[in-house]
Amino acid sequence: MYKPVDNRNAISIDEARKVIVENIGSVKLGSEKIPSIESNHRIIAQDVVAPNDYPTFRRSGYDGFAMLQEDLTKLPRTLKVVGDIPAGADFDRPLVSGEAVRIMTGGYVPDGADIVVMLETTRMIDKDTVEISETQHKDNITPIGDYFKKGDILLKKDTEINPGGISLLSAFDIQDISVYKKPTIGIITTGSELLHPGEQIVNGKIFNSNGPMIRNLCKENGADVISYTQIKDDPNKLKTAVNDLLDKCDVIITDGGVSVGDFDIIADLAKSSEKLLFNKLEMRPGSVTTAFIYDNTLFFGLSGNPGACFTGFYLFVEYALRLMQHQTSNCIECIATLNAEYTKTNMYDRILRGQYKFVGNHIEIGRVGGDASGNLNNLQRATCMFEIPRGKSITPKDSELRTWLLPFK
Ligand SMILES: Nc1nc2c(c(=O)[nH]1)N[C@H]1C(S)=C(S)[C@@H](COP(=O)(O)OP(=O)(O)OC[C@H]3O[C@@H](n4cnc5c(N)ncnc54)[C@H](O)[C@@H]3O)O[C@H]1N2
Ligand code: MOO
Repeated sequence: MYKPVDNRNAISIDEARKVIVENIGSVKLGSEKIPSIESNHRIIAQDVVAPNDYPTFRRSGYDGFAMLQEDLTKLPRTLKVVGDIPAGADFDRPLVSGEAVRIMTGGYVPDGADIVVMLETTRMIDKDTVEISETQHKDNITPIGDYFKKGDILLKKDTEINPGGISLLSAFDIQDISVYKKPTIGIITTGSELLHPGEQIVNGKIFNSNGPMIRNLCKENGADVISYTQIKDDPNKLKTAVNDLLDKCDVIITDGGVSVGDFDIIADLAKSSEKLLFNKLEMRPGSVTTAFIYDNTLFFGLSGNPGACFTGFYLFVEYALRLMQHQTSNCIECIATLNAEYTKTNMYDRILRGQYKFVGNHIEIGRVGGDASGNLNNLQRATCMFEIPRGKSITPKDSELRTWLLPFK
């Protein structure tokens, strides 16, 4: 099914994603226990079950007076105030007919009491006597286990925890939680033209802009970047860098050197891999984006051109990182309306960096900055990517196009 590297067989974005889905099982993430309070955006590795009912005692929904409903059959009625239950306080005996206790919202409703009358519908006659004159329509008491019963699933396996989930764990005093380990990533940027920060700029050289972008994209997508290196176009250096990372990383991302030039060493590595997933895509930019499995590690070879690197990351690396974490992509795929004609045509689908806005009941998209794959003038501003279909015709204004709304933008 997989063609040798030298005969690059271009496949579509969807076919490439399907190959990723079929092979992602080779990269399994273990689990670890972490403090619940630090689990925001981590993925739960096993169901979390309620260790007790919630609430654990009958709780008052209002500030007012707890009493017995049987005392309210004839109104107005005066009752003896026999105590005060502020937040957090217990009450040491059951309430009996003729008695009321002052109670706060969330307070413990004593045994015997079966209604809390809101403060606003009561009147103190003297310091020990309260009068109730209005008919009550509900009891204002939250029963034990009303929100959760012991044994209920609080959070299902494969849920991405958010602050609401952390609140739930805290409510049950579940202090540690089992989550999938973050995918460990090694990033290797290749290119003899790449300078290190602070070096003198000279003809032919550029600063490495893709590496820091990939690094931060990985981090915001829940991965742990454990290694980041920049090497020259030298197959031996690449081999050493890869060997160093193989047993430490779930995913190795290289950048540059994937096309057909003399120093395109990632292409050679892909050729010798156990399983080539793809090395040519029917899209621009990023047509040479490559993925393969080597020594049970998932490799992505992203293109060196900044626009292509950006596109390849969102369409395939983000997709795979989320999949490894049992999640769907955070890029929201939708159909959106193009705000202006696009005249360039291409034999492959072209993925443009753009911006979107909600207009009435649809999403409007438009280009931002240049569309050359080496142009990085829109990487900050792009909030979406959209697909100009391949073919010879221009794409008119108001075309309905496949669009991905980008996360964290
Ligand atoms: N004869 C052919 N040449 C090229 C082809 C082709 O099919 N035949 N494809 C072109 C396309 S399309 C692309 S995209 C690029 C892909 O190139 P590589 O991924 O192999 O990347 P490099 O050649 O190493 O670099 C391309 C470009 O990007 C700059 N670059 C590289 N790394 C970085 C970095 N970390 N930060 C910023 N910029 C980077 C590099 O200097 C080059 O300008 O190949 C075309 N050529
Ligand atoms: O595939 Mo390259 O990224 O178009 O320019």
